[in-house]
Amino acid sequence: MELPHLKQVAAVAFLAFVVFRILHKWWFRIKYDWHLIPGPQGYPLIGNLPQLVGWEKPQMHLAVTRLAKEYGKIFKAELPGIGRNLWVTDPEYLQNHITGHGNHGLPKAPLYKALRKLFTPTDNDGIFSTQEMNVRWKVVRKGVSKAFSVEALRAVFPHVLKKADELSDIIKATPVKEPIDVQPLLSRLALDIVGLAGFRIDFKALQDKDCRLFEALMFCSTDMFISTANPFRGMVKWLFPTGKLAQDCKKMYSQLHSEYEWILGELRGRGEPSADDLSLWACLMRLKDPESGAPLDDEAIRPEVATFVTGATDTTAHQIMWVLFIIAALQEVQQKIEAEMKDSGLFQRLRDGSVNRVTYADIAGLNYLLMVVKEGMRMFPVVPLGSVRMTTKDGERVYGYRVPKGTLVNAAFHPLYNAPWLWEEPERFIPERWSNQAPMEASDVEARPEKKSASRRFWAFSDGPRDCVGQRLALMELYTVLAVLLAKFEIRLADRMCGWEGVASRQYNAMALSIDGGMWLNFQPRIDNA
Ligand code: HEM
Repeated sequence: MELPHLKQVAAVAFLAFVVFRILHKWWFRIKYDWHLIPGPQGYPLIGNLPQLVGWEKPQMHLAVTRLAKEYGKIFKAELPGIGRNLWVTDPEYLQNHITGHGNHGLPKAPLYKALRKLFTPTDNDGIFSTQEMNVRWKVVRKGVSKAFSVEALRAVFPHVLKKADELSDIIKATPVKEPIDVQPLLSRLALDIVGLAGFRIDFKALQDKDCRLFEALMFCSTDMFISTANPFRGMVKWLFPTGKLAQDCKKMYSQLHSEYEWILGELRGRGEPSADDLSLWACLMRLKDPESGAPLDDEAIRPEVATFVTGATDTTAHQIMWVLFIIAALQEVQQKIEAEMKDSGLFQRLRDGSVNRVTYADIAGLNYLLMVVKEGMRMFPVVPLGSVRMTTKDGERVYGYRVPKGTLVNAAFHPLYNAPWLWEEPERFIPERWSNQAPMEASDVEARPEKKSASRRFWAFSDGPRDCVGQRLALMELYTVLAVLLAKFEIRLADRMCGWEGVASRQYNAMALSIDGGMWLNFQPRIDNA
């Protein structure tokens, strides 16, 4: 029998492919409204990668904000390896249908699962990576929430103050004229604070330059973020298992997991926590398996411990860094905070290092500082790409459009904070825009860091039942560290940062919004007796 000519076979296959593509497109158009959703034109194979991911440094949040301004409250984009994405910049819709309460919200996207490797060598989920709000997640969330109650946080405040003082001492020991890169320093501080406040363990990352937990955490978080955004990194590791990248990763992940194992051993070694202990470690140790009623075993607790250490470190550190940058760059803002602290008598007490004489209620009573922090978090949210959820039903409607199952729906905070339909002059730093929302009573900020309302505007900690469970601790750190530093130093942006514009142009996406080349500040110790 004569074999058909190769060219004929190729032509038929090509024709079949073209017909299949046309039929598929036609079927897709009938079944879904994808073609009706506004968004930039994609390219074959690479989708919308060029419009969303910069070539020099990843500034995807800025690109998403630009596109939201161009296309409005919903737009679509496709990313290779990640899939179909929608970005919605309508807070009320997001609250009611995407991140929302009760049964209105959507589950987290599968990309959260990738983070598990940061927490544990096994495939066990922790509170952050669990996609669905299952029974286990509910038990953990309810159990640990007690560790962030007003009462529990009062007990951890002295630890936060102590570490802020330790940071001041390190800064004081640096020659005055030398600028300091606060980016790594604040990460060390935040790691120490979660260690002491959450687990009563001093990791000593501020003092010990060779802190193994810090080293491994920084390496692995960076690797994890790049690997999630860039599938080629994983391929390189897989193809060249003896190469430097694969070997470094192997070493650092195992170092990280062994550090978590050590922490768990320390916690277990303490035996049963007392009934009135509200610290995070005590709350974790008390958790029970919802099915058996037995205490959670090591496999289940390890990712939870690791999640809190990871989740509390770079986020809080970088948020302090961005607000500190603003305060250093805008001297009039710094002077106003100083005046507010002098009026309240806090200025002098914080400078004395008189830990016992300052309460969190005193610091939380600094209304102007609170507004500066909120406005700083609006302009530089450290999780600028926000929360990513996923549709679970085929043909589910998002913002009125029918979309395929598995479509990712992004509640990105940077566009929410810069949408012209939500803010007047969003590009300007105006702390007073929060004056209506800023709580007036110190007890109020302690109890409710943010008042919730239907048109809630503060998105830095996300929204709904999966919002940040540690937000009260994070705010306590922000207010306290800033107040202590401002009481002790006059802070200026180092010349090498090239002003506000220079800094803004060097922001980039990492686990938390970072700055390329470091954040260099000058600290001048205050010597007056104000
Ligand atoms: C300024 C600092 C912080 C920021 C901006 C921040 C932001 C966030 C955001 C946006 C989420 C939701 C993520 C999503 O939906 O994808 C989240 C969740 C979470 N955060 Fe934070 N966070 C901060 C500090 C902390 C601290 C200090 C802790 C713990 C001590 C913490 C623990 C968690 C945990 C466990 C979750 C998962 C909650 C759940 O899914 O039920 N975070 N955080």
